[in-house]
Amino acid sequence: MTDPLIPFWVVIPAAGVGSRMQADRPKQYLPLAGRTLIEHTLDCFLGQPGLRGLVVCLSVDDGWWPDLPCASDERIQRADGGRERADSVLSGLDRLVELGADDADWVLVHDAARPNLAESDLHRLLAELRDDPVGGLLAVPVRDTLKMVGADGRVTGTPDRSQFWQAYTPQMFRLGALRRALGEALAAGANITDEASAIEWAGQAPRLIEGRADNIKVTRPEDLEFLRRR
Ligand SMILES: Nc1ccn([C@@H]2O[C@H](COP(=O)(O)OP(=O)(O)OP(=O)(O)O)[C@@H](O)[C@H]2O)c(=O)n1
Ligand SMILES: C[C@](O)(CO)[C@H](O)COP(=O)(O)O
Repeated sequence: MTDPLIPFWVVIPAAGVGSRMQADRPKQYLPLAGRTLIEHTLDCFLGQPGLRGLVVCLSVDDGWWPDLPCASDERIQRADGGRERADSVLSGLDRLVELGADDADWVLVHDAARPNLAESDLHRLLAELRDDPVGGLLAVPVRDTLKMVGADGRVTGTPDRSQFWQAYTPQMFRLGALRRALGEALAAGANITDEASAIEWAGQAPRLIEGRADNIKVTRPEDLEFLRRR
């Protein structure tokens, strides 16, 4: 059990359309064990004693959120999502400032599409990074052989997989540093696909905290089938 007094804020990017899922609704609203994916994801954080506040970033066109019971949960604040995930996250960080969060506060950013975060992973991330000068993220060492691919769909190389980890979420950084790095990286047109890449763009080296490989991001239909079979 980690020290429950590590205070932190949470931003949940949930403004995507889930195009790779090819479903009849944004994937965060697909059912899993009787509730939506986003409800499972929010539950990973709402009961945590260190939680100072949580912002969910929703599409301005989102017609699904109001029908959920958690839409009336006073612990959950909203922010408008943006064109890309990074834009949604930046909007969520701006909302945290409006809610009174300070630059030195820890912020955890976690994909709405990752409903299977284990509490043990969350507690390990908080405990390992609480005094870190940069912050970091949950990640998993690559376990399969990797192949580089050419335009013709054929192998062009086999890199040394011992140098690769898969980035997961939550990703944990100080609010001020992340907000500045993200804003500057996006303004410079950098390709930012996670919070750590913005921090790296700013010249810092986030720490990798090994987590469970089943903290999967529901991206394609088989990902949800995997979770439903558990
Ligand atoms: N403009 C966007 C795009 C994505 N996300 C969120 O970021 C998380 C990870 O993104 P991804 O898995 O790519 O979700 P989608 O963009 O919805 O999926 P796709 O790329 O298949 O459309 C998801 O919880 C998604 O809702 C977001 O908040 N704002
Ligand atoms: C943030 C992330 O989940 C880390 O692996 C990933 O980069 C999100 O990528 P997506 O294409 O927006 O799903």
